[in-house]
Amino acid sequence: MADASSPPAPAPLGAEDLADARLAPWPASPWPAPRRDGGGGRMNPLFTILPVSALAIGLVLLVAVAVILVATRRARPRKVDAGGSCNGDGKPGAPTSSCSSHNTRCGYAAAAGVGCIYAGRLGFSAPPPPRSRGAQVFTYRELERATDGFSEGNVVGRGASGAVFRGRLADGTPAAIKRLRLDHRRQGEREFRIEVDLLSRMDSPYLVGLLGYCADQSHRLLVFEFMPNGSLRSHLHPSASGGGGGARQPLDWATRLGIALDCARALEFLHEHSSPAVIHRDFNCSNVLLDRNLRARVSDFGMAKLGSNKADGQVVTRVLGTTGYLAPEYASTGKLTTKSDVYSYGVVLLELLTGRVPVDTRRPPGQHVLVSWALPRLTNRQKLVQMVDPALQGQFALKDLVQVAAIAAMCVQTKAEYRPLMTDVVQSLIPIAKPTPAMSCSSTPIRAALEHVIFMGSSHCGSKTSS
Ligand SMILES: Nc1ncnc2c1ncn2[C@@H]1O[C@H](COP(=O)(O)OP(=O)(O)OP(=O)(O)O)[C@@H](O)[C@H]1O
Repeated sequence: MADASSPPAPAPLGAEDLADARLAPWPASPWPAPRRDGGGGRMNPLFTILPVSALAIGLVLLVAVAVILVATRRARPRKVDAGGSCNGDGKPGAPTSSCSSHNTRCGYAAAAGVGCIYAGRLGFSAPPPPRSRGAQVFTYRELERATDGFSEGNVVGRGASGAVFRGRLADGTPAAIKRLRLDHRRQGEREFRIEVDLLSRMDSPYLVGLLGYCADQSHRLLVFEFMPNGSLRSHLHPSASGGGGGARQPLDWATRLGIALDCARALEFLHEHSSPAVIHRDFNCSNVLLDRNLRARVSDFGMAKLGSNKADGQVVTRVLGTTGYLAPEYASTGKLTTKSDVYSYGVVLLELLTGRVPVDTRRPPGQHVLVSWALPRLTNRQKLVQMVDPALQGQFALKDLVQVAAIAAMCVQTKAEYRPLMTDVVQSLIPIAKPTPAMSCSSTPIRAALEHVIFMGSSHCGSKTSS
């Protein structure tokens, strides 16, 4: 029985009350109170819109999450695996030797040393040492695709260390892909390591940029910016270069001076704006490449050496390089300094002036070696004019010719210490190297604004400016 003093028990809600409770007006709702829809009345739009929008929002969110997941998987740069293994496709699997890198100065050791490319496994090992620039790691398959299976038709040149192919990367970037021959002397492997190590930490508009590399199992490939006008050699000495590139107009005086200045700036950068200094060691006209505006950039760092910290920066090393370009003291003793490059630069300057190759045994006696033939003429105005490439006659002012000849003469002096610094060469050439119309619309000025930025031995990372 119910206690009379206690409050009355609430009457049980009837079906109608429940219905009314559901139909209680929604406070602050902009919509009219929903009506029970039983007899064909208009449904409150909230009933329709809310569940539909919730469903739509949910779907959109799901799709967005899926897209983000896919995008981050794709965008995640393939990393050099510090301890993983991979097979030729860059998939985990095939055993390789350990890739742990002790080289904290650069990221090449793990990549180049044992050929492990991380592609697809989340790494739990220590992150690889930072690569200072955007040199990308490619799989062999990717480069195969970029070059139509390394087809003969895409060969743009062949050097001692392998063939160079024209290619187009997946994002459309044109590239020169150098497939190194790995011989028993492991010179190709050494060259690969040096190029990746040095070029991925240097950035200058006067060096051919390294876009990436591939160290997939036994394959070693280097991917460079494509230089559509090939090597300086193919322009100056087309017959000696196997005629590659077809018939070409001889380079004119202004273009040659521009090339001389670009090369001087490249070497200035290596010698005086890099720490420690980099000695190219094989500077010659095959390693000077020309862009579409005939601006020059220096390539081929496979033989480069870091200068020592001693006052004279001298290192003693095996004599490597190209005949006709070797500084006498380096050729005879193996003592290498930045002044060895200055000598080689002088030889290239003489080639630009005369159109002659450094060594030509088909010429009369006394004219075989360009330097010996040219030196006495460089300081004699009359002989000087006669020694100039006949293709240049009438294009230069005598005072400019005398100035260039004086620079060349200084560079090829027998005594290394009397040769100028590359900075001096740059300063001497600036007033006489006037930009041609082609040069003034070159791609280089943008890069030139970033000139002389170097990240050697620094953890500071810069991204590479594209050409
Ligand atoms: N980045 C590039 N863009 C366009 N062509 C290139 C590029 N790199 C090289 N080549 C072409 O390939 C040729 C061979 O280049 P490579 O660097 O292999 O050999 P090299 O310097 O001529 O000789 P070696 O390596 O024996 O000193 C060059 O002469 C040039 O014609």
